[in-house]
Amino acid sequence: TRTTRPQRLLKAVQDRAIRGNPKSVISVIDHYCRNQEWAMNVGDEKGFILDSVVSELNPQTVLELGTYCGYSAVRIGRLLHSGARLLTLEFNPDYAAVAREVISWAGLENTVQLVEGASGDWIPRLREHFGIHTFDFIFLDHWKEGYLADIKLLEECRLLRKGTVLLADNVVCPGAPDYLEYVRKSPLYDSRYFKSHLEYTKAEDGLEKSVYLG
Ligand SMILES: O=C(NCCO)c1cc(-c2ccc(F)cc2)cc(O)c1O
Ligand SMILES: [Mg+2]
Repeated sequence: TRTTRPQRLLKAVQDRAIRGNPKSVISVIDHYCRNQEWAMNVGDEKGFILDSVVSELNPQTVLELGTYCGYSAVRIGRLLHSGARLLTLEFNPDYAAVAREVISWAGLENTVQLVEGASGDWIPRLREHFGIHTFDFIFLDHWKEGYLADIKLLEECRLLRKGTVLLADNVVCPGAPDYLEYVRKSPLYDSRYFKSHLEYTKAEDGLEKSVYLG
């Protein structure tokens, strides 16, 4: 039977990227998705904004919701200093299987931990299961309809602290209107929109950066 889009992306990484070199994994994926087959990675343009937020924050504990093929896990993981850790949650087992290989090819298996399952099931268990108190940085890139419920759950589970930064992908395309309204109206957050484009296209999209004020 036919291969899947994530499997074809993984093959491009294994054929063209240098093992243990996150920068080459990122550039191979971006070139492949721009020139051969589009895929829903955050991409190079929004990725540059993601890089600047992560670099400025220098977080020790990071949560990613929505791994897909592992592109943003590699982008974030490569910037983390020794001892820092990224926990990335992925619901789709086919995506998770590919992402594990991409993360390993980049040599980031000791920095990035992929956990398979639904964010709504895992978030209440993160403290007891992984010994996490609070997150410094959270990247939201999973189902757009789930963004709002998940940050409310993160609040309830007290996994945010004063200064925790949340960065949400796709707030324009496909869009997360209820999430945007909430973070922009709530006194608990200081929110700002970074206008950009949908990965590998000219369509508008952007990232919403929201600082939790506690
Ligand atoms: O659903 C998404 N992610 C969760 C599943 O992994 C997602 C979708 C799109 C997209 C798709 C189809 C289109 F026409 C436009 C945008 C883009 C993204 O960056 C995304 O993260
Ligand atoms: Mg996205």
